[in-house]
Amino acid sequence: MWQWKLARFAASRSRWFSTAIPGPCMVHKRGTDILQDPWFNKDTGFPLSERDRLGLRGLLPPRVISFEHQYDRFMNSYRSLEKNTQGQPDRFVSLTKWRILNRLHDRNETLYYRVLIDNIKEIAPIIYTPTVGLVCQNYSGLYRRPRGMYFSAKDKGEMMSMIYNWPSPQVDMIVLTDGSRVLGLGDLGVQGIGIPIGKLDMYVAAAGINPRRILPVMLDVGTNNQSLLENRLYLGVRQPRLEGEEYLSIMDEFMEAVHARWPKAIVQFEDFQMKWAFETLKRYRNRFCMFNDDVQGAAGVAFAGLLGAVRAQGRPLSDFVKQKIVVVGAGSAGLGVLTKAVRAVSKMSGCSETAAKSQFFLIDKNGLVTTERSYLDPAAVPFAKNPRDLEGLTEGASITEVVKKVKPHVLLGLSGVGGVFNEEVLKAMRESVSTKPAIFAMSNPTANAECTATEAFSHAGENIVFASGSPFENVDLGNGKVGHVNQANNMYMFPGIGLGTLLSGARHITDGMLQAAAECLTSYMTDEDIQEGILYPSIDCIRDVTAQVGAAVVRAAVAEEHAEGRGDVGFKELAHMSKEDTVKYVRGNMWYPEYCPLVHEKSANSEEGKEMSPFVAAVNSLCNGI
Ligand SMILES: NC(=O)c1ccc[n+]([C@@H]2O[C@H](COP(=O)([O-])OP(=O)(O)OC[C@H]3O[C@@H](n4cnc5c(N)ncnc54)[C@H](O)[C@@H]3O)[C@@H](O)[C@H]2O)c1
Ligand SMILES: O=C(O)C[C@H](O)C(=O)O
Ligand SMILES: [Mg+2]
Repeated sequence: MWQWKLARFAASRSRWFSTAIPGPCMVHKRGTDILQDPWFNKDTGFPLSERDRLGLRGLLPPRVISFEHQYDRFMNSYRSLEKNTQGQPDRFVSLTKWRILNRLHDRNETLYYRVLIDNIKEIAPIIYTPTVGLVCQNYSGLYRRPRGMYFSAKDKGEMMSMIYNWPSPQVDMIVLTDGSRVLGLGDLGVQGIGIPIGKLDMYVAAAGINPRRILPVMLDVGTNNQSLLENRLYLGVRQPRLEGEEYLSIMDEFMEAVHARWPKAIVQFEDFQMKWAFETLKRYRNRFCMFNDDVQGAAGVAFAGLLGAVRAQGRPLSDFVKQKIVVVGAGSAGLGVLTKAVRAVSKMSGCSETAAKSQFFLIDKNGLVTTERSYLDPAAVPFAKNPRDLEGLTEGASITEVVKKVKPHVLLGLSGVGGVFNEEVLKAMRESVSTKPAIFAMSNPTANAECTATEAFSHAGENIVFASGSPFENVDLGNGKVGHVNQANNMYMFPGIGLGTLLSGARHITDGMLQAAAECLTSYMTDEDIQEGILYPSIDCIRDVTAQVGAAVVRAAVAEEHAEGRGDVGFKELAHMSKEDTVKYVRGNMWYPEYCPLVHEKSANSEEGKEMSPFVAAVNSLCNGI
């Protein structure tokens, strides 16, 4: 029985439903309303039958252009834009590309997502990090059309009704920000909406989440960014950020409103300043289906990289317990990574978490974190070193001092500060006890990376393994040798976490599900790749990575008995699936952009003379509307 269901779902790679409930592909709009709806619009691609039935005749040039032809046409203009902007500053070129993509997104979602999926390596840096950072910094000026929802401090008491203003009846995936820590760019207030939009584009591209079922959300509780408050164009609420109970009551109201309308929607918290990242995670994780990408997604991707760094040295994974790791940045991401790594060491070696911490060193803006600090954020306290155990290092020691003394296997940056891995620090990594020292400059966007790829290979040596949060080109080391650049970005985690959770039907995202996602990413790489310094897959494979990660999450949810299933595929069916079947099931539920008929099959006969009156067609469409 379940095999049959699996086959049916695998076959349902339909345009309309991926995470999908089969249904009629109909539209309840007509004429210009269709052309102005990016979800239904096919531009010149509407076949004559649809032009007839949907009141489009005369509203479009007469020739029908195929989807492939439209795609080529767009890519040609994208390429000529590239040619025409040659030699211009990078920032200008990237924003120009973002604009042309954004216009396509506003006009024709099907074509937009096909362009994105088929050119993911080239286009991700425009719609995601690093360009998305630039877009957020300039959002008020760039703004043309709304996308997503905005809930502001002024909407208190209204959110339960506001949530019903969203036109799509079903939402599966929400990415939420308050714009308080956008990448490494600080507080950008309402302009942070660019981040949920970019993350959800990755959900569609990588996880095949149906774009009709995504919702980017900005919770605008004010901003403490003075220059934004003084900017005439600023589109957000002009007030300092709400704090304390006021902040939490807005957040509670939003979460309850979402849950009331879409009880199984997953909410990904993104780019919150640390105090709210941790507080909201604690507050909601057992009440709602949510996770924090900067804490938990970053932890997963870094964990996979740390294990990759062990393998790169030709050592067994069990050697992870002996690795000395310096983490620079004691924020939501750095502490998330440390928490996960310490837990893993404790589990692998059977020692207590306190003992497992001995090999980790934490540095923040005031230097090495020790118990001698007069004030320490409670979240960092567990990782503070006792100066007695430091053999010469003292409270506040610099990164160079720590690296020189510890000679770590791994130097990992999540500080948000560009260039903190300076020449001196990188040269100190030459003394690492590892045969393949690992340098992870994970901060975003590019200018905030702790070092560039070229700096890392030229100062720390050619035998390092290198990863960065934003993309860099591979480095030419001369004599045909290449310094491989990995992208250690949570994009390898969150799409699979979201899709797997959705298909499992779990009501919460557990540590076990997150651990399964991270382990899956770790095992994705072959020993040959790792030997060449390739710790993460190419972004070109992100859909496949996501299918595997998603399946691992489903299986973990089943193993923990949290899975409830989705649609026809319940817990029992999921539990009977082999690993391969689960991957197939996940893959089969990924949406893929293709034009879908907008009128009933019967109406296709219109070209053969069996035309239904436009009125009947409209009534039919209305009755069957999604
Ligand atoms: N690659 C990824 O997948 C990924 C995931 C999450 C976050 N990030 C990036 O990590 C960075 C930090 O994010 P966060 O949420 O932890 O931010 P955060 O603001 O919570 O933490 C930043 C931390 O860096 C420390 N710091 C600041 N200046 C420093 C300096 N000069 N030297 C050492 N430490 C310094 C601060 O004291 C703080 O502990 C951002 O740039 C973000 O884009 C990357
Ligand atoms: O957005 C990214 O590219 C990764 C991460 O979530 C970040 O905040 O930097
Ligand atoms: Mg983030």
